[in-house]
This record gives sequence, C-alpha cells and structure tokens, in this order.
Amino acid sequence: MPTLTKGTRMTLRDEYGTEVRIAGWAHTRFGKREPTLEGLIVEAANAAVRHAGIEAGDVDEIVLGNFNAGMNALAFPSSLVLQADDAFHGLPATRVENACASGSAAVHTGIRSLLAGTARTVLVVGAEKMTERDSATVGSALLSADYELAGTTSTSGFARLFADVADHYADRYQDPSYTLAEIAAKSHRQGALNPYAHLRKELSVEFCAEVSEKNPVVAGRLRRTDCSPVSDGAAAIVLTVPERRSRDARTRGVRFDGVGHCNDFLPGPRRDPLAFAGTVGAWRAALKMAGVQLGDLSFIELHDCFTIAELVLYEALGLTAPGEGHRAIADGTVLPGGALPVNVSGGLKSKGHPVGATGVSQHVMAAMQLTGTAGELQLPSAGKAAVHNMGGLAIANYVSVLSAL
Ligand SMILES: CC(=O)SCCNC(=O)CCNC(=O)[C@H](O)C(C)(C)COP(=O)(O)OP(=O)(O)OC[C@H]1O[C@@H](n2cnc3c(N)ncnc32)[C@H](O)[C@@H]1OP(=O)(O)O
Repeated sequence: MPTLTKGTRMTLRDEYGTEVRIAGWAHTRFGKREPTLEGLIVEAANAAVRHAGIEAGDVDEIVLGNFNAGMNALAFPSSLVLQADDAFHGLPATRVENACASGSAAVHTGIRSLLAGTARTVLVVGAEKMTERDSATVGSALLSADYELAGTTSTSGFARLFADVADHYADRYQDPSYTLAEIAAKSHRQGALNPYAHLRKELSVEFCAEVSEKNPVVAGRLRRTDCSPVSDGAAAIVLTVPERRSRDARTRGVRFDGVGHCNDFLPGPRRDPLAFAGTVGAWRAALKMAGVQLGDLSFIELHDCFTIAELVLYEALGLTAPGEGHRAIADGTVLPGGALPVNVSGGLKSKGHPVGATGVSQHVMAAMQLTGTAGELQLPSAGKAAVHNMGGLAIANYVSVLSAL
C-alpha cells in the first residue's frame, strides 16, 4: 500500500504574520440529553461567544459540523445557529459533513476562511442528536459512511467493521483483547473525572476484559466496553486572527501551529486495515507544518471510536512499533503522568461520541488543557497538543497541532 504524502497544503501564518487562534470555547454535557438539536447548538454557541469575550455581532461567519446520525433529516441545520442570537441573522452559515470527522472538518473550514481573509472571527459549532432513534436506525445512519455497507440495516453498525480490524490485528500480531480492556479502563477512569462526559463511571480492567451480562459482545472481539456510546451533545469554538481584529478579544487562548487533512480510498481492499494510511498522512502533514516531532507533544486527543482504533493509532502515530501498541499502555506512556498521555478527557469511549460534535469537542478539551483550565483532568505540564479526528475506517482524517499562547 502506498504511503499518503498528499493532503492539506496551506500555511497557518499569512504575509502579515497573522496566526489563527481559538479565542473561546464551550461544551455541553454529553449523554442522553433532553434538549433538541437546536437547544444544544444554542447552548454551546452562546457560551463560546461569551467565553471569547466578544459580542455576537463580532462574528463574521458560522460553520456547523453535523453528520445527521440521528437521521433527523433536517435541511439547513446551520441556520439553527442563528437562533442563538439575533446578531447572527444574515451571516453566512454552512453545515459541513465528513462523517465522524464532521467536527474537525468544520474547524478546518473556519480556518480556511480566516486565512482567505473573508472572515476575521468564525464561530464553529459541532452538534449531534442521536439518542432519539433506536439503535438499528442510528446504526444504519452511521453505516451510510461505509462504501460496502451503505444502505444496509445493522444493530452492530460500525462495531462490525472495527471488529474486523481487531481480527486482522490478531492474525497479524496477537489477540488484542486484554489490551483493549486496559484502554477501556483508562478511558473510563478519565471520563469519571470529566464533568462533560457521557459515561462517568470507573470500570476495572477485569470488568472490561470479561464478557458478561453487563458487558456483552457487540461484534466479534469487541465488547460493549470497547465501543464509544451513542450520545447527544454540542461543542463550540471561536476562531480569530487577533491582529486583524478591530475589537480585540482577550489575548488568552490557543494557537494553531499545524493542520493536516488527508482522505483515503473508500473500498476496503484498497486500504491496509491496520495502516490507517490517511491518518498517517494527515499526522505527518500537521506535525511538519508545526515544525514539531512526537516527543515535542505534551498530550494527544485521538479518535478512539472503538478501543481497537486507539491501539492501532498508537502504532500508526509512531508511539510504538507495529504490533507493539500494548507496550504504550503497559508501561504507562499514554496514562496521565506518562511520557505522552492519550485521551486525558476520557476520549470518545467515555466522554461520548455525538458524531458532528466530536472534532470540536476534542479541540475544546485540548484548549482547556493548554490554558490550565481542565479542572480535575489537568496535566501538570501541557504546552503543545495534537488532536486527531477521523471519519469511517480512517477515510477522512484531520489533525491539528495546538500551542498555549
Ligand atoms: C469512525 C467512527 O467514529 S465510527 C463510530 C460511530 N459510533 C458508533 O458506532 C456507536 C457504537 N456504540 C453503540 O452502538 C452502542 O453504544 C452499544 C451497542 C455499544 C451499546 O448500546 P446498548 O447495548 O443499546 O446499551 P444501552 O444504551 O442499552 O445501555 C446499557 C448499559 O450499558 C451502558 N453503556 C452503553 N454504552 C456503553 C459503552 N459504549 N461503554 C460502556 N457502557 C455503555 C449504559 O450506560 C447502560 O448502563 P446501566 O445499565 O448501568 O444504566
């Protein structure tokens, strides 16, 4: 399989030395939530504008990440953001969709507007309402992102596809089941500390490792604890290019040092299921643009839609050699306090995965760490972070490298 070397080609600093920042952010609680999609969007949008210390009238453009995984079939969901404040009335507002990476697709779209000079302040919202529908409907909606299975009905949905990845892993290296339980327990431990998380319950490695009535098999080797949950929720960020602002926001916030976006082929046979080549392409592009290496990062928020994805990502991102991802968790590297903590927020696995919100949520979690405002989740030292968000089996891949100001 070829290595993907193409991907986003842009620079994050323009001729005036302008840099792109996240000036404010907000996050609703994830889980089974009462508010409608509109209610979640309004809550996150207004709170992010307040947090940035700007007025709604300062926003030039709105981008909404939304996959419609609840199959609500609502046209123009981007106009729901206008409901947050009358000052948004008339603004350009666009819904961006790239499956489970829709949130980061929205973030990167907002960055492009800033770099193009068509906006100075962009409000990016990610939102999804999934729990209103039964699991077969949600499973089918998610599978519309898969080339071979689109249009089919499934109660195990994407879990089946990632269970196949776990089988390939077992065939090529060794049975990953126990390592997957260790990853699940790590995520639940962190999620229990995250006030925004869907599943705030510590689960032991033993519980996650054992198939039981409370932890049934969902597909193949994947147990319930190996899956991210079906969640409702929203997150929002305010993107700015501060030097060009007429009314300056507070100077706190975080800076984008690098971005990468890389899409892979859809047909399964054209991809090595354990290479996540599109992710590797986006990762390398973002780190190169930022001028950093793995060792320069303080932590990573990565797309652990299933625990097997996190294990494969340890290897694809270079934390360990192929087949040795188990070492990253066994020796404590990816734990808080380890050399490179992964998913300190609890990740998708425990924080939840309201599909369109996820990429924005990951940027919010990283921004909180980098500004020392992550509460019980706070790492002692957090200067530089990478955020990785993917759609499908590493089909649409986005990476951001962020720094504290
Ligand atoms: C590229 C990508 O991102 S693809 C990813 C797209 N997302 C998905 O495919 C979603 C995958 N997840 C799922 O389909 C579902 O969450 C499942 C199948 C794992 C679990 O659903 P169900 O079996 O219907 O669980 P249900 O909602 O009835 O909850 C039963 C119990 O399990 C718990 N639970 C539900 N999901 C999870 C989970 N993922 N992990 C741990 N516990 C869970 C609930 O809190 C509840 O606990 P309680 O009895 O103590 O109250």
